[in-house]
Amino acid sequence: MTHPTDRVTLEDLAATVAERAAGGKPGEKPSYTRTLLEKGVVKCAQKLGEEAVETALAAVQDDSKAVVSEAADLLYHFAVLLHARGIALDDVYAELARRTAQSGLEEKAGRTAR
Ligand SMILES: N=c1c2ncn([C@@H]3O[C@H](COP(=O)(O)OP(=O)(O)OP(=O)(O)O)[C@@H](O)[C@H]3O)c2ncn1[C@@H]1O[C@H](COP(=O)(O)O)[C@@H](O)[C@H]1O
Repeated sequence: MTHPTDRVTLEDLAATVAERAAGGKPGEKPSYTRTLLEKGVVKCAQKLGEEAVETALAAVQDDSKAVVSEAADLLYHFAVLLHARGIALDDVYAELARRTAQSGLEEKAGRTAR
C-alpha cells in the first residue's frame, strides 16, 4: 500500500492494519500489528484504553507535543480495535452522520433512552 508520508488518515491506518492482519511473506517475522491482533480483542481494547489515558494525561500536563504523539498512538490502536471487532470505519462514520441530524444534548438524551 502507498500513501503520502506527510498525511496518514484513519482510512490509511485501517488499510495498513488489514494488510498486516492478512500476514506478511512466508518466513517473515510477524508485524507488531499482527502480533497484537493475535492476542485478541481484550488486549487490543486494553492498549486502546492505555493510549486514551496517556492522551488525557498529556493534555492536562499542558504538553502539546506529547498530546500529538499519544493521539497518534490512540488513533492507531483505535484502528486495530475496530479491525479486531470486524467493524468498518464507515460504520462509525455513518453513526456520526446520523448524529448530525440532532444536537449533542439530544443525542445524549437518546442514548439513555436506548
Ligand atoms: N501508527 C502506528 C503505531 N502507533 C503506535 N504503534 C505502536 O504501539 C505501541 C504503543 O504501545 P506502548 O507505548 O505501550 O509500547 P509497548 O510497551 O512497546 O507496547 P506493548 O508491548 O504493550 O504492545 C508501540 O509498540 C508503537 O510502536 C504503532 N504501530 C504501528 N503503526 C502503524 O502501523 C504500521 C504497521 O506497523 P507494524 O505492524 O509494526 O508493521 C506502521 O507503519 C505505522 O503506520
